Amino acid sequence: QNPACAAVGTETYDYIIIGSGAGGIPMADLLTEAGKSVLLVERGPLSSGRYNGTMKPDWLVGTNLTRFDVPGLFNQIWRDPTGVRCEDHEVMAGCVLGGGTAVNSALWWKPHTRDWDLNFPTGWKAKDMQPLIEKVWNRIPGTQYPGRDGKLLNQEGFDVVTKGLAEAGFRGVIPNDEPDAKNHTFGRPTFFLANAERHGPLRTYLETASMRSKFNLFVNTDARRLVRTGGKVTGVELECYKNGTRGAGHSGTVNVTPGTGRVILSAGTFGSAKILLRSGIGPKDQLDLVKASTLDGPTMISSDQWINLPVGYNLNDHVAPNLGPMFWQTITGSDGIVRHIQWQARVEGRTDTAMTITQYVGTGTVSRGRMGLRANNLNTRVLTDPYLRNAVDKEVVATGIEYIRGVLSKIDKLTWIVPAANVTTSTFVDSVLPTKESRGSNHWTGSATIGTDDGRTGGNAVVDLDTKVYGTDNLFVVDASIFPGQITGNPTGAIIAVAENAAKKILALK
Ligand SMILES: Cc1cc2nc3c(=O)[nH]c(=O)nc-3n(C[C@H](O)[C@H](O)[C@H](O)COP(=O)(O)OP(=O)(O)OC[C@H]3O[C@@H](n4cnc5c(N)ncnc54)[C@H](O)[C@@H]3O)c2cc1C
Repeated sequence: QNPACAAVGTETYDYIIIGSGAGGIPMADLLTEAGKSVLLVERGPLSSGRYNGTMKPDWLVGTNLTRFDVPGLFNQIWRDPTGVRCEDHEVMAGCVLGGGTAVNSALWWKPHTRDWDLNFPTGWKAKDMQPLIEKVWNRIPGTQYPGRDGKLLNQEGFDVVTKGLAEAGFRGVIPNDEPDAKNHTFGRPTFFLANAERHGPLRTYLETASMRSKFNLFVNTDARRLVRTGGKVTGVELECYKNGTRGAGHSGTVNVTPGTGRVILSAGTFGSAKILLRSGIGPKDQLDLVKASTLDGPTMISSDQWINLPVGYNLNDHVAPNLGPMFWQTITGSDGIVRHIQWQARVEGRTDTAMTITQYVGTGTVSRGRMGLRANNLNTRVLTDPYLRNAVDKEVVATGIEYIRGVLSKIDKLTWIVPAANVTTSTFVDSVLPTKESRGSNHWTGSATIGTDDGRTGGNAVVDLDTKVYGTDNLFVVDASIFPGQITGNPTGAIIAVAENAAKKILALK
C-alpha cells in the first residue's frame, strides 16, 4: 500500500455522502446545518484556490486562484483533462472537489415551471420547488456581467442575431427574472460568477459546511462500493485515488453510525449508478458483468442479496450549449407534447466572421438511453445513446431549425454556411448522427430515476419520493441521476434545488 494512503479511523458518521458535485455539496451543508455529522467523500483532488487547490498555469502562480476559479479557463478541461476529468467515465465529467460545478461553463438558469410539472412526481412539483429555488438564488444570484467592471465587450454577434430575432417578434428578457418566458424570447447568458471568479456551491454551501465541526472531508478517495446486509448499509469501502492510480487519500471501510446512519450517493449520473451496480443493486445483466469482472468478481456481494432495479435506464442528455445570445422556443409536436428548445449563439465558427448556433431540446423530449459498465475494468459507458430515438423529438428539432433559418436569413449580410441554402432542413438533421460525439451536451441525467413506480416490480423508479433506493433502509441518491426527464436549460441550478428538497425529506424521515 502506498504510504501516502491513510487508513480510515474508527469514527462513524450520521451521513456519508459520496461525491462533492452539484448534489453532494449542498447536501453536506444542509445536513451539518441540521446538526448531523457528515463525511463527504470525493474521489478527485482539491480544486478552487479557496480550498488550497494547486492546479494552475504559470501566470496564476503567486495568486490564490487556480484554473477552476478563472472564467477564461473554463474550457481547459477539454485541452488539459489529466487529473481533472473522471477517467473511468466514457463521457466528460469533472472528478475534482466541486465535481461539475468546478469545471463547467457556469451557465445558471432558474428552471421553468414545466421542468418540474411534466416529469417530476408528487412533492417535487413547481409549487414545492419554488421556495427552494428562491433560497438557492439568494445564495447564488449569478450575473450577466462576468467582468469586474460591469462592461460587456465584443457584443457584435449578440447585436446582429438579436436584431433579427426582434424583427421576427422575439422579446428581449432578463432570463432569470422571467424563467417561464421561454417562447419567442431572447436574453444574455447568466453565469454563477461573482467578482470575476467562479462562484456557485463551492463558494457558498461548501464555505458554510466547512465552518462546522461535524463536517469532514476526504479528497483523493474513491468510494468503491457499499457494505450492506440486505437493505441495511453499514459502511462504504474506500480506496486512495490520484490521477487514476492509488495515491494520497483514505483507504478501508468507513462506517455510518450504527442503527441510524445513512449513505447518500451524489457521484453523478454515471458515478452513482456505478456504485449501485458494484454494490449488487441494478439489472441482472450488469450485476452479472460485475460478478464476472476481475476487479470485483471474487469479492462481490452474493447474488441472494442482489436488489433488482432499473439502474442505468432512463439516461438523458440534451444538445450542447455555449455563449452568446440565448433564445427560446416551445414547439408542440404532432403527439401533442410541448417541447422546449434553448438556442445558444456564439462568435466561434469556421471563419473569423462566423458564428455557431447550438440548438438543444429539453423539456418534453421522450427519447431515453441507457448506461452500463464495461467488462473487467467496470468503466462506465453509454449502452444506448439517448438522442432522437423518438420520431416526434426529431420532428421538433427540424421544425425549430426550419423556423430559425427563416428568421435569421432575413438579417442583412448574414449568410447561412451550414446548412447551405441548397440543403433541406431534414437532410441536415439526418446528417448529424444521434450519437454522444455529435449531439452530446454533458447534461446527463437519469440512471436512478425518482418515482412511485417501484423498479423491483417492473416500474421505472430506482428511488422513492424521499430519494431512498427501493429495497434499502438507509441508502439515498441525490444528484442528476434521479431526474425523470430532461429540463429546459443547463441543469446545475435545478440539481441544487433538488438537493434542497431531498435534504428536507431525508431529515424528516424517522
Ligand atoms: C464540461 C462541462 C460543462 C458544463 N457546463 C454547464 C453549465 O455551464 N451550466 C450547467 O448548469 N451545467 C453544466 N454542466 C453540467 C453540470 O456540471 C452537471 O450536470 C452537474 O455538475 C451534475 O451534478 P451531479 O451532482 O449530478 O454530479 P457532479 O457535479 O458530476 O458530481 C459528482 C462528484 O462525484 C465524484 N465521484 C464520482 N464517483 C465517485 C466515487 N466512486 N467516489 C467518490 N467520489 C466520486 C466526482 O469526482 C464529482 O466530484 C457541464 C458539464 C460539463 C462536464
